Amino acid sequence: MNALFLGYGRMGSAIAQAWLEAGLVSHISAVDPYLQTASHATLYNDVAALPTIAYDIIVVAVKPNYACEVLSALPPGLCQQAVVISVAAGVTSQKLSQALGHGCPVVRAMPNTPVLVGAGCTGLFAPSGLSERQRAQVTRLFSAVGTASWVEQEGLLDAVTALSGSGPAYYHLFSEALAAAGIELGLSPELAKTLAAQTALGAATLQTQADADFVALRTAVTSPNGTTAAAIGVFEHESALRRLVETAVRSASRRSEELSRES
Ligand SMILES: NC(=O)C1=CN([C@@H]2O[C@H](COP(=O)(O)OP(=O)(O)OC[C@H]3O[C@@H](n4cnc5c(N)ncnc54)[C@H](O)[C@@H]3O)[C@@H](O)[C@H]2O)C=CC1
Ligand SMILES: O=C(O)[C@@H]1CCC=N1
Repeated sequence: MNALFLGYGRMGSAIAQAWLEAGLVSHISAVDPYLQTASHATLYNDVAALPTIAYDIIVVAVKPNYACEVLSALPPGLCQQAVVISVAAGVTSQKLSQALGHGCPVVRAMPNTPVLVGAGCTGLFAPSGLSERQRAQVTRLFSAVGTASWVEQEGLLDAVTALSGSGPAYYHLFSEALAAAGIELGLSPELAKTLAAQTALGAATLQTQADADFVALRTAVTSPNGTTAAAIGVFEHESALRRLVETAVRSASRRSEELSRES
């Protein structure tokens, strides 16, 4: 299987590398006008320079405002047998199909940066037109960089974007705050960083591997009248943390909806 990436930045190159390493694709071509070199890919600076090959997978991994432009510049001969997968936040399947200008199947994918370390999660949506075989193929591709989950309504991708697409940044912010608090309490910056990051990794590993829900895992740390209870009391006062998280995630989801209208 050969794949063409339109845009070969953080997302595009991370996904491409994982697919090659997993043996899911045999060759990667990438179009990116702003790169001099591209690891794991044959790089073209202009779509016009691409050889006429019928690609199996075409990934749109440019910033959302360029997604339709790069698709409309694509010679139709290259897409005859392709599934087009767009990772661009908020660009609707209808706009992507219109930009393509012909009937090849389009999939929207919302991955996140942990795909860089094979621990990503990707929300997927396809309008009608994708065969069961193609759907299984897309599931396999994104399972190579973490988990792959389909949603049956395109609008739900706004929620996926707000939760897991942007989500790594929320955890990084929490780690920043946790490390800063540790430094205030006298820890060295190095130790505070190590403890914050390793605690995040350990908690996430328990969340994904232990046979217990989030509440049970939290309860297991929280001794009655102990240290954790003292901190949780602050987070939970008038549901402060939960309300803040809900407001923040709603705000991200609204921005994703706005991007869909703007693109
Ligand atoms: N960074 C993230 O956490 C996530 C990003 N996304 C989506 O992934 C897409 C790419 O984001 P990143 O990789 O983070 O950005 P990036 O800036 O690292 O990569 C974008 C690449 O597109 C290239 N480019 C610009 N104009 C081009 C053109 N006309 N033709 C071909 N290539 C062109 C740039 O040179 C750059 O290398 C965005 O649409 C974003 O919404 C989706 C999920 C998570
Ligand atoms: O912030 C953004 O718009 C992109 C989409 C999800 C993560 N990064």
